[in-house]
Amino acid sequence: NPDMSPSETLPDADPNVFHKRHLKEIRDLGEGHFGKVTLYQYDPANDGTGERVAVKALKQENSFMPDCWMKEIEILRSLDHINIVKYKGCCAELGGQVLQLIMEFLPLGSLRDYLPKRKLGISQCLMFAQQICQGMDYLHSMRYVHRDLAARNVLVENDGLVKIGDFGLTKYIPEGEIYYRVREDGDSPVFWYAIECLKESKFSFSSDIWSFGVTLYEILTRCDQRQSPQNKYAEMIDPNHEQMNVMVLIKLLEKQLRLPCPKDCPHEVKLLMENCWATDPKQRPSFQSLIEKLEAIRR
Ligand SMILES: C=Cc1cc(F)c(CN2CC[C@](CC#N)(n3cc(C(N)=O)c(NC(=O)OC)n3)[C@H](F)C2)cc1O
Repeated sequence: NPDMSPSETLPDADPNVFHKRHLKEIRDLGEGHFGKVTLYQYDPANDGTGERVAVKALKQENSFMPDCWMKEIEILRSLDHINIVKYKGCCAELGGQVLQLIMEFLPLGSLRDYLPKRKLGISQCLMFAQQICQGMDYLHSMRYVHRDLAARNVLVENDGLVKIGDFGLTKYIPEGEIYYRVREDGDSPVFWYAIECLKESKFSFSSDIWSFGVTLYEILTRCDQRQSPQNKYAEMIDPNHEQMNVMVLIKLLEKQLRLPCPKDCPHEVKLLMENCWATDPKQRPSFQSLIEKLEAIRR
């Protein structure tokens, strides 16, 4: 039948092979520009005892771009780190036209779902921040730039463990290269973008550091949406005579304005965060140095 994928012939024993017919849809988890993430139960015994998995699928009309879609599957399959969501397999449909990426399901969801409900202390927030740096340091060691690091893309396993959960915009930086240049599409996460990304679409390991600074800001505000980066930047401009847009954001950043330090934020964390937002990418710290600094502050 048409949705017999090439892997259909492999024995069920292969844990990386998921058969479409055993995936039972539960509910949507998220929506992105090119597709969505859905919660399924994978139930080959058909008795309701199967495990739950998160499945990322491209929207039909976007399935014309299988190469960068395959890229995301290859990227996640190549990663193995405690602070990165686990790849479980992929499921082909219609003879490989539509590919679905199957990942472990973390029911507590992202930091944006979790932090507002669980008033965590500063020490635990800094432990989560350090774990994000550990996952990102590993990602950079594999020469990948994430390009969409934000609290919404960090998942909570439990009170002691977070994982980077989505790699939808991740790109490989070839040896010897520094930047990855892309033309941007409509809904880019501009309030997490470094100034050189806004001005020249130049993405690098250093632009991920800027996004980490914004993610740390979100964690310190416990992802309170009233203090979201977008709302905070909007408060810095005069609402009477200008509407927030990329050009206004660039001007604001060129005037050295930055997101404010949340109230219970220790002074050395404020310095660390502002260091991530240095105008010159070369002035920004590496994730390795951020891990060491956060270790010292948490002690
Ligand atoms: C096609 C592109 C595309 C589509 C999208 F929907 C998104 C946005 N999506 C990312 C994955 C997401 C957040 C993260 N990290 N998430 C993963 C899990 C999990 N593995 O358990 C989970 N769990 C959960 O919510 O439990 C209550 N949420 C959430 F779906 C948002 C990004 C995209 O690039």
